[in-house]
Amino acid sequence: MESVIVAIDGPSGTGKSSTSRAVAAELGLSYLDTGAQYRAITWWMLTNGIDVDDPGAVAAVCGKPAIESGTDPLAPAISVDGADAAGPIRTREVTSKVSAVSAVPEVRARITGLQRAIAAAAEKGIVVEGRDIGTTVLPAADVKIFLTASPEARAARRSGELKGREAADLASTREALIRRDAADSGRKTSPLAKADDAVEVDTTELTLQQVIECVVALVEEKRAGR
Ligand SMILES: Nc1ncnc2c1ncn2[C@@H]1O[C@H](COP(=O)(O)OP(=O)(O)O)[C@@H](O)[C@H]1O
Ligand SMILES: Nc1ccn([C@@H]2O[C@H](COP(=O)(O)OP(=O)(O)O)[C@@H](O)[C@H]2O)c(=O)n1
Repeated sequence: MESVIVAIDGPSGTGKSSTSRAVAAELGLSYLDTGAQYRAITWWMLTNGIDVDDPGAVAAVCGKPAIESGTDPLAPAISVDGADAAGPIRTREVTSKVSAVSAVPEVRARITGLQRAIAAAAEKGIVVEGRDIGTTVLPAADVKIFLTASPEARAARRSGELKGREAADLASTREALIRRDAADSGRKTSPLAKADDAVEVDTTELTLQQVIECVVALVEEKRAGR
């Protein structure tokens, strides 16, 4: 079977990661979490004392860290300079700083290059999730999905995850999420946006299983049609 490239974009908490992993696993495709790459470079900046609010300082060193992403949907992995970064990239500190780092054009150019190389190497195809995959990273993707959900649903999903790890109430999670969406949508270089040819799926009232089925059906439809 020919290889297929699936781009899944959307704001935080819409279900990109859960959907992408399940779809890739079901269809035997590779999987790439591009948000994890931006989180990883942000974590490296923070641990190396770089002022992440200074775009010039970030741009000057963004070629330094070696960022490696695993592509097995059943065992997502990310490392920085050979060290496992899966845990540290999910802290609230990284989450609050990642939009500033990901807005720097030199950072985007570097990470976009890594993403295209990973997608090109995926023999059977790949599901790539992020913010600008359908618009910028892989504009020729076979299937493009843009996931949305109400801010309330997204905040409830996110704060449900954080409980027990880092106490976060619903209101502060919602605020942080809306602030990050605004920064990601408002930046100059490849902002969070729906590609003109992407299928928009509002997941507010859907179960995760329904979203997975919807995306699998779109991929199978595309495969059958060519
Ligand atoms: N349709 C859905 N209904 C309810 N919960 C969902 C749905 N999709 C995802 N979730 C849950 O919401 C949380 C965030 O999902 P995730 O896939 O990480 O979103 P994203 O990658 O877009 O930030 C996870 O705990 C996930 O299990
Ligand atoms: N393709 C992408 C993916 C993520 N990002 C940035 O990385 C951040 C973290 O992405 P993520 O997918 O891990 O975020 P969540 O949706 O999991 O909260 C986003 O807020 C963006 O600033 C981006 O700029 N472009």
